[in-house]
Amino acid sequence: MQVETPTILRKIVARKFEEINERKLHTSYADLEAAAADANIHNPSRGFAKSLRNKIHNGDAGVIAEIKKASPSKGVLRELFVPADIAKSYEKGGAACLSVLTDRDFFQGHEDYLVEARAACQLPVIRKDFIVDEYQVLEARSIGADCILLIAACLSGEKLRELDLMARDLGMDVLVEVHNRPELELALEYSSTELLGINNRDLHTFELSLEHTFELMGDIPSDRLIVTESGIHTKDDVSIMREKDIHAFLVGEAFMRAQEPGEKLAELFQA
Ligand SMILES: O=C(O)c1ccccc1NCC(=O)[C@H](O)[C@H](O)COP(=O)(O)O
Repeated sequence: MQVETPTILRKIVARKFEEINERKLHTSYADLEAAAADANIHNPSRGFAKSLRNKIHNGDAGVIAEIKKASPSKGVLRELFVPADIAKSYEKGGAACLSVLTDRDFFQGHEDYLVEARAACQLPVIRKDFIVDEYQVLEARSIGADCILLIAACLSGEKLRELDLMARDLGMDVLVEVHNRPELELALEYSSTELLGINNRDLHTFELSLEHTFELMGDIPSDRLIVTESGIHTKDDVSIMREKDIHAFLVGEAFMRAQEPGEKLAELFQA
């Protein structure tokens, strides 16, 4: 019998299933459904994809600026961590959207960070987590998320379809993330979401190369908006992408290590 090596991604996903079971003991599915419905009345979605498209339409890059305190590959990225201040700084620096890590065990994130960041600005926000169950989709809308991330490497085709449709029924956008060709094929077959992320980081090994975007982009239909994710650190990285017609970016570490994250965003993305 072949035993699968527990890579970081497998560990995170295994922990997610435990976490969901723990959470269900505190908040029922029915209560979350009510909270998500309430959020749709009092806190409707801000239009995540639309905000990216608007920036790009105006000739700017569409930047999804990430709020993450720590990561499994790099440890703590930022000691002074006030999500509301970071959100304001990103908005001032020209971000199209925010990405907030809500995973607690591996990224030192929290749902409250999403709530605080969103309340501090007008930008739409993606809940950045490892979503494997309908419960987490409801949770996302109930805390105000405008978009969710679905990582193809964590999901079967059927599950991807179910979660994608559910999120969009709830009024959220969906960013489906792939890293290689089999994942891209699965994403294109099971989701018609507009936003397709190519993660330059292998979530099993941490290997990082911008080449992943260039290798996969040619196989993505032109009605999808490609978001290049991870490993963008310099103006040259941005230029190389934009020269190849990639205009949407998800950036975390480079901003989190800067004293003023929004100023770093402006420095990297202003022509
Ligand atoms: O960042 C990690 O170490 C990591 C490890 C395992 C799973 C996911 C991980 N990160 C999620 C992301 O993909 C990034 O937070 C995001 O794309 C931004 O990347 P970066 O600009 O390199 O911080």
